[in-house]
Amino acid sequence: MSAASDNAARPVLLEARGLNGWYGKSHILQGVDITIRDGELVALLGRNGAGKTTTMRALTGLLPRVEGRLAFAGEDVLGLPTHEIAKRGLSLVPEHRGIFGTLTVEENLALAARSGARWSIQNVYEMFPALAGRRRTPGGKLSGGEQQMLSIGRALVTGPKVLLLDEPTEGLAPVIVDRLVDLIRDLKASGLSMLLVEQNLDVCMAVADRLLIIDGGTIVWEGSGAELAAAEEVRGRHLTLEHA
Ligand SMILES: Nc1ncnc2c1ncn2[C@@H]1O[C@H](COP(=O)(O)OP(=O)(O)OP(=O)(O)O)[C@@H](O)[C@H]1O
Repeated sequence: MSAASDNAARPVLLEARGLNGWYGKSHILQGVDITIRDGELVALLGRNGAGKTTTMRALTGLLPRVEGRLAFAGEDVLGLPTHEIAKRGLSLVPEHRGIFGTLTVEENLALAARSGARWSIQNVYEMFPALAGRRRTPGGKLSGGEQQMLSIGRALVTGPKVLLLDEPTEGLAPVIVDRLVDLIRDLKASGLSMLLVEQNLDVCMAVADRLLIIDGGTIVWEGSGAELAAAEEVRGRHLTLEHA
């Protein structure tokens, strides 16, 4: 049995059907369909401006106007405020990291932590020893890599069932990207489901069970890493980066 058909038997955690999303009068998301099953890592790819971040925002209650169907763990969550969605286990690691620059590492984690979550602050320090050594350092004084670790740590201590990662490798040195890929693999091995927005195709190929391509606010392609590697025409049409 292939990995894809193994996954098809798993329960669906997140299901978006025909999601439409607007910023003011701009109709950005034009019928997005996304399914994430328990334990799956799905990568969302697309050019700059294709609608990746807007999709993440729509899934987590951060977009002012969204229509369509959005279910999490079988419950309709469309229109719920972000904290209610997070409470149910859908947690976003935002593109620009969303940490409080004047608060210490420990304070950043403590503000996000929820009792009963699968990951405690101590677990986060074990996962990221560099953060443990800097627990009294303000978030704004951390390196880019450390800020990314803190941002992921903040999401983990909320106790997610599905973690949404928006361009986690952006701006990081290659050696830090490698560490992040190892971490994402470890989180996946622990059973966590993830939706990963990532411009780095190698990273997506290395970790994802399934890849989706968004273009013009619509999912235009879905397949495995091997299928995308073979689909030169699809990559040329939908993934050429404007400022690569
Ligand atoms: N706050 C906003 N108000 C109005 N339009 C916006 C806003 N944020 C994004 N957009 C527009 O929505 C479209 C999709 O943007 P989005 O940020 O989702 O793209 P993306 O795929 O994440 O690309 P990138 O890699 O550049 O972040 C773009 O045309 C963008 O200009």
